[in-house]
Amino acid sequence: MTTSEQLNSQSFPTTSQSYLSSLNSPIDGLFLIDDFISEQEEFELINSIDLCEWSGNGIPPNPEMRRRTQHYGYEFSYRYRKVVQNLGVLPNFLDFLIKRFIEKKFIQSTEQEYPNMCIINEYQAGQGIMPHTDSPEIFGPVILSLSILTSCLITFTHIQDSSNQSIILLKPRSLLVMTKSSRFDYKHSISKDAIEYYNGEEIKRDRRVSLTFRTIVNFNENNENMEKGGCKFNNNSVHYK
Ligand SMILES: O=C(O)CCC(=O)C(=O)O
Ligand SMILES: [Fe+2]
Repeated sequence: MTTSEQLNSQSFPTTSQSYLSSLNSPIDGLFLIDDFISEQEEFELINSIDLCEWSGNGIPPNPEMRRRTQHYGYEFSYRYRKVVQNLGVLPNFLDFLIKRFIEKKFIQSTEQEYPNMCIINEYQAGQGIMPHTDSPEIFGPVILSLSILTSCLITFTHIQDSSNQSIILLKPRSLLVMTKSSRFDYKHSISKDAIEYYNGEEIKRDRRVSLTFRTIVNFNENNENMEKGGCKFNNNSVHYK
């Protein structure tokens, strides 16, 4: 029996402990898969994304955001720090990614792990994200984030011990999977630095887009509504109210 057959034949409480446990990780529950998608898939993905409307930079529903975002499935308000609206099913152009997450056994097709939300973030040079932990009250135990276009560094800092830090290079087309300790016990952040250094190599920051998939586990439909951005993409499975 090969290693992967052995892993597949065992039963695990969460998928991330099976296939992914064979990958190296500096933090318990954190996995990085390079070349998760091909260059052609990356090209098609960014074209689909850029056909849709971006919010942020003065544009609702999160006008106060300095960087641009697109929200699918559910809309998250950064100001209120909660999910404010159910936007319906995810658009078709994201389907192949979720299919691959399941095929590769990075997630299970369960209510806790099946992604029902995707936030697309755009970072221009000089833009980053402050240290944070994705809310455990709102989002499920597995968070998957696909990077496209350019590289950046992401820093994981332990909530109780800031000297416990790991810096990880996110290359374009790589997938970061955050589970267990990495998802709950650490903050993650991306700096605004225009130039970063990794193992002596210079990383010149440029437009980067990330697609973060999460599972909303706690959403009250009676929350106050907010104006939302839509998608111009001609896609039958996008249901905007
Ligand atoms: O852009 C990324 O890779 C990380 C995004 C993120 O941490 C978030 O949206 O919570
Ligand atoms: Fe995050």
